[in-house]
Amino acid sequence: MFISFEGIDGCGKSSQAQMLADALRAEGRDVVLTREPGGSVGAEEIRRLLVEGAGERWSPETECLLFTAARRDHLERRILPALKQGQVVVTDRFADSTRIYQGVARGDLRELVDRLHDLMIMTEPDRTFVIDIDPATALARGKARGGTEDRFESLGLDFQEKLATGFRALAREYPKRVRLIDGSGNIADVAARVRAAL
Ligand SMILES: Nc1ncnc2c1ncn2[C@@H]1O[C@H](COP(=O)(O)OP(=O)(O)O)[C@@H](O)[C@H]1O
Ligand SMILES: Cc1cn([C@H]2C[C@H](O)[C@@H](COP(=O)(O)OP(=O)(O)O)O2)c(=O)[nH]c1=O
Repeated sequence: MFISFEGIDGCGKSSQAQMLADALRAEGRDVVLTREPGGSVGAEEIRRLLVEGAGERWSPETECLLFTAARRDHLERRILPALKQGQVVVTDRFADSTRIYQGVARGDLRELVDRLHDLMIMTEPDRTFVIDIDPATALARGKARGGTEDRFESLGLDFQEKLATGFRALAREYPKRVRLIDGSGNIADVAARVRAAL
């Protein structure tokens, strides 16, 4: 089983990925918890190029290539071997992030994103949970967290609103795979919704 969490910055998906991995492990399942961009040695190196620095450091087209390169390495080195061994893979972000961040919010590049995906990734999760939350709340949570990985958050509230609309549309585009989860309430409330949906 391959499960991804998606949503805007600060929506709570890392917390939910961790909660689900803990719950599945407590039931005796062998779980690999991972994230993008990153999740393998090479992809973590590419991550630094992507999440640090000025908002306009890369063009949307170059971002597509870097995220796809990172994903390909993560897939080859970590995700596919784990699935082959029968492990459950839970990832904090996967290809839907590129569909929405680069394909919709950063530029009108969905067709390019789809072509790169079909060439290089060719894999979808079995289930995807989009944590749906008001962008102002999410941005405040992300800012409170601090750190230097704020390149996309630095693009502002309008950008986060475009993303939130994009992720809701994604749930309509892939009704079988993608479930929209209400991200309001505390971490345990949201985790219970994820569990019920799974
Ligand atoms: N349901 C929630 N209510 C309040 N705070 C939350 C909730 N979920 C996550 N947080 C906090 O908000 C911040 C961002 O959460 P995180 O899970 O890292 O989100 P993301 O991975 O989507 O950026 C963290 O400090 C986290 O502890
Ligand atoms: C995987 C991926 C992430 N991103 C962006 C989303 C995030 O702003 C940033 C880093 O992801 P992440 O570490 O999940 O950040 P956050 O916890 O703030 O949500 O990279 C893309 O733009 N495209 C992608 O394909």
